[in-house]
Amino acid sequence: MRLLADENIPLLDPFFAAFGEIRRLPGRAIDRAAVANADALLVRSVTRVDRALLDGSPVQFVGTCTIGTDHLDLPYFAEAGIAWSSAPGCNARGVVEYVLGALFALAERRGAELATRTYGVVGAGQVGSRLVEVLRGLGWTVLVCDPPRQAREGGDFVTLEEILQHCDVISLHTPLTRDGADATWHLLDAERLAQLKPGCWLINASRGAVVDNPALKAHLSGGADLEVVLDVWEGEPEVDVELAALCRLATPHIAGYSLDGKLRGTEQIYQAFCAWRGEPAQVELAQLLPPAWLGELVLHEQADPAWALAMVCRAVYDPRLDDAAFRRSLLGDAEQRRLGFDALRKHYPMRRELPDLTVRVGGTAQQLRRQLAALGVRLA
Ligand SMILES: NC(=O)C1=CN([C@@H]2O[C@H](COP(=O)(O)OP(=O)(O)OC[C@H]3O[C@@H](n4cnc5c(N)ncnc54)[C@H](O)[C@@H]3O)[C@@H](O)[C@H]2O)C=CC1
Ligand SMILES: O=C(O)C(=O)[C@H](O)COP(=O)(O)O
Repeated sequence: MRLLADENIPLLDPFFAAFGEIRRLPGRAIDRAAVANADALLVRSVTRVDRALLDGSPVQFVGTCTIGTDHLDLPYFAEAGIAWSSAPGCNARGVVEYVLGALFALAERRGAELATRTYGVVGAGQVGSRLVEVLRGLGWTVLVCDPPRQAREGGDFVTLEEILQHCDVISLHTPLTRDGADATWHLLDAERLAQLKPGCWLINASRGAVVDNPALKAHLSGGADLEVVLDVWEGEPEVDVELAALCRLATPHIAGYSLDGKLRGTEQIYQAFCAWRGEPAQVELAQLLPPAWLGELVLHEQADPAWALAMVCRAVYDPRLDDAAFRRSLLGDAEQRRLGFDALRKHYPMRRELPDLTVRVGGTAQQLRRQLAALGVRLA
């Protein structure tokens, strides 16, 4: 079996070497010539996999080690009988921790109290539902908008208009879709941006085009009272530098880039690949995960809870470091910026997740313990 893989997929050898030769290429360089000699294709989100790439190739299996599938032409796969798999939920935890890090950074910047704000989560799937659970676990007020789920399940959902009207913080977690009643392309357009509450914080770590980027730039340039955090951009890896300059936090599509999340992505595709071949999966991620550099934190029982929550999150991940590196990369010319976007992602520093951290709290600080548990850390 000949495998062709994006070179940025970690742990390719431990999971896939037993199946045959693995050829590695940058994801954006995977082309028709390369797939002409491949039986299976393993990609990340930057490779568009469709008829134009695969028609006439021997590829029978496509695995994307990502949550998102908007780069895959699934109707074509069905028509051509190509098996495929994505990695649902693999890096959802990383995105949740990105949002938490952004909230603590904005709160510090604005002198705001996070507990008194109303949060709006748009899209409550793998990422959004985990975020809702964490925010509600912290005791914060959260409204949730997910029309497809609402239509299927009924329940406690609100409309997007209610989110725009009532929420002080809005975090977007929809897929990027262009068809149907719930299409998300430019879900936040000029008209909806104008409806945001003054002082609102808007976070997009879903897909760039869920927000109309030119409209957002015009809105911010016009002096809108809005704090924006963008991890994803229309036209990546090209980024509108003027828009980035108007954002409070700007990062190069790394919200889900915890090591754990990336490795889970590889493992999930390995499992799907084994199932497709009708073979048992024999390699387990647990055997391959390195130890977390920060194993344990000790908090004094009198620690202020708001301070403690921010410190614990930051100890694991602080998106301001990614923001600073990204802004440095935006100083070059257009080609340097495009290369910089991919380089930051290729050489991303070690980042672990809150569940890898043990926190020891002295005494009986019950509320703090409950909130730390909601964050997902292990409590000693
Ligand atoms: N920035 C990053 O590093 C990462 C970004 N992502 C992106 O995050 C997004 C969410 O991922 P998942 O939670 O795994 O997706 P998912 O498919 O599990 O959940 C998406 C949810 O959005 C809902 N939805 C669809 N249309 C909607 C609309 N018009 N309004 C409100 N809700 C709508 C769906 O019903 C579903 O519940 C995707 O775009 C994914 O590609 C995922 C991982 C990492
Ligand atoms: O899983 C997804 O969906 C994502 O957006 C990933 O974080 C994308 O990772 P790359 O494919 O851009 O490495």
